[in-house]
Amino acid sequence: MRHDRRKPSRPDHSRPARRKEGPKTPPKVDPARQAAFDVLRAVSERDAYANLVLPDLLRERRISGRDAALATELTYGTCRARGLLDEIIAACSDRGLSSVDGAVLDVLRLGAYQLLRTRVPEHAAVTSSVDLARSAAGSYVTGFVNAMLRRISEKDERRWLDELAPSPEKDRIGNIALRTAHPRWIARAFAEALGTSGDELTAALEADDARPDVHLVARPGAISADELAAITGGDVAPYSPYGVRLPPGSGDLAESEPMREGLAAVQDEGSQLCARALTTVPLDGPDERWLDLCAGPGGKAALLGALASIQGATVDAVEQAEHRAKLVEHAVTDLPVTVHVADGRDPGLEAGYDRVLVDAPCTGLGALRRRPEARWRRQPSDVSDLTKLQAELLTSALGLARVGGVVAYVVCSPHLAETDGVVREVARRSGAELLDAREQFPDMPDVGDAPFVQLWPHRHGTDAMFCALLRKTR
Ligand SMILES: C[S@@+](CC[C@H](N)C(=O)[O-])C[C@H]1O[C@@H](n2cnc3c(N)ncnc32)[C@H](O)[C@@H]1O
Repeated sequence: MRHDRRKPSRPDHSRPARRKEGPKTPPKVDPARQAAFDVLRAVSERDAYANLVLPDLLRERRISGRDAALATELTYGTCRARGLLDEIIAACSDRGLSSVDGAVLDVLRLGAYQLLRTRVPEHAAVTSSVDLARSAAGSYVTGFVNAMLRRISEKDERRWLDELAPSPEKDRIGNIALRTAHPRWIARAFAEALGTSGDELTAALEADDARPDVHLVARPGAISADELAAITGGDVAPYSPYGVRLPPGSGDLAESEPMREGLAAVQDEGSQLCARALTTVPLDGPDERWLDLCAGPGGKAALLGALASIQGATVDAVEQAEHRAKLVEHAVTDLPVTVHVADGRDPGLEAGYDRVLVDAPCTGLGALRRRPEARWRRQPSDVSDLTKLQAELLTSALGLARVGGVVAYVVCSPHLAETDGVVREVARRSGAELLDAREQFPDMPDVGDAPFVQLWPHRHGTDAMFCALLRKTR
C-alpha cells in the first residue's frame, strides 16, 4: 500500500467521504481483529467483561495460536488504554467523540492502539481498520477512519502525551494518570492510599497493565502447597502457606486433576491471606461458629470451610444473589459450610459468632489488572453508594459476633473511603477495638501503617487487598 506522507487534513465526519468505487466483495477482516472488535463492541454496548467474552469467542471461532495471541493483545490492550486513546482520537477530530458512531469509535480505538502501542506496521493497522469499518458500518465511513488514523499516526505515544498531558508541575497526578492510561480519580485514590504521588504511584498504576501470575490455593487438609506446586509445575507462593504461583496465562487449569477433584482452586494470594488472617487472631472462649457475610462466589468460604473443618468449627455463608449462592454451594462441597441466600445486613441468623468475615462489595480498584475495562467503567460516584453498604454490612457483622469475637473487614480496593474511612467510622460508632492486622500477616514487608494491612500488586504480586481486624467489646 502506498503511504501518503502529506499531512492529512482534519477529518470532517459531519460529511463522511463516500468511496468513489469500492470492490464488489469487501475484503475479509482477519479473524484476530474481528474478534477483538466484537469484544470491544460487547464491552461498549452491554457492559460485558472482556476477560469473560474473549475466551469463549476464541473457542467458538476456533481461533488459536498467533491469531489468538494477537486478538488477546489487541482486546485487552485497547480496553486498558481506552481513555487515553479517546483523548488522542478527540484531539484529531473537529467534534466531540459523542458524535462518532459507537462501532466506528471502537474501530478507531483498535486502530489507534495498534499504531501507538504495538509493532503492527502502520499500513496494516490503517488498512485493517478501514476494512473493519467498512464491514461494521458501511463504505461511507472509510474515508473518515482512514483520515483519522493517518492523523493519529503522525505522532508516537510519547509525543501525543507531551502534547495532551497536563504539566507535571501544575498537575502531577493528572500527568501520571494520562501517562499510565488511568482516569485521574483513580490515580488520585492510589496516591492518597500510598501517601505519595512520586515514582511509586507510577509503579502502582503500571502494575495494572502487567499480566498477573495465576495464583492457586491448596485446600488445607487436602493437599499441601508443595504437592500442588509439584503437580502443576508452579512455585510455592512467597507469603500464603496454601499458595502456588504459575506464570501468566498458564494452560487450562480447570482441567488439571487437583482442580477437578476440588483439592485446589484459583484464588489470589492476597485473598488467601485475608481469609486466613481472620482465623489466626487469638480468641478467648469458644471458637466454633464462623460466618462469611458476603460469600459469593465462594473462594474465601471454601478456604474458611477447610480451615474450620481442621479446627472443629462450622461456617455459615451468606450471599444475597441467588446465582452466586449456587456458586458458593459448589465451591464448599464436602466442607462444614451452610449456605444462606440472604441480605447480610439482616440475614436472620442467630447472633453469637466467634469469627466473622465481611468481604464486602467494593469498587474493585485493587484488581484492575484482572479486568481490562474496569478502570474506565467505574465512576467516582460509585464510591459513596458502596461505602454506605460496606458500613452497613460491617455494622451487621459486629452485631452478629459475640463479645470478644473477631470480625475481618476485607475489600479488594485501596480507596481510603472504602478502607480506613468505613472501618474507623464503624469502630467509633460501635466501640469495637481495632486490632493490629499486620500481626496476622507475618513476614510480609511493606503492608502499610498500623492497624490495617494494605497489599499491592507492585509490592507483593497480589491484588491490592485491604484487611482490618476488629474485636467486639460490648
Ligand atoms: C467481594 S464479593 C465476595 C467474594 C467472596 N468472598 C469470595 O472470596 O469469593 C462480594 C459479594 O457480596 C455480595 N453482596 C452484595 N450485597 C450483599 C448483601 N447486602 N448481603 C450479602 N451479600 C451481598 C455480592 O453479590 C458479592 O457476591
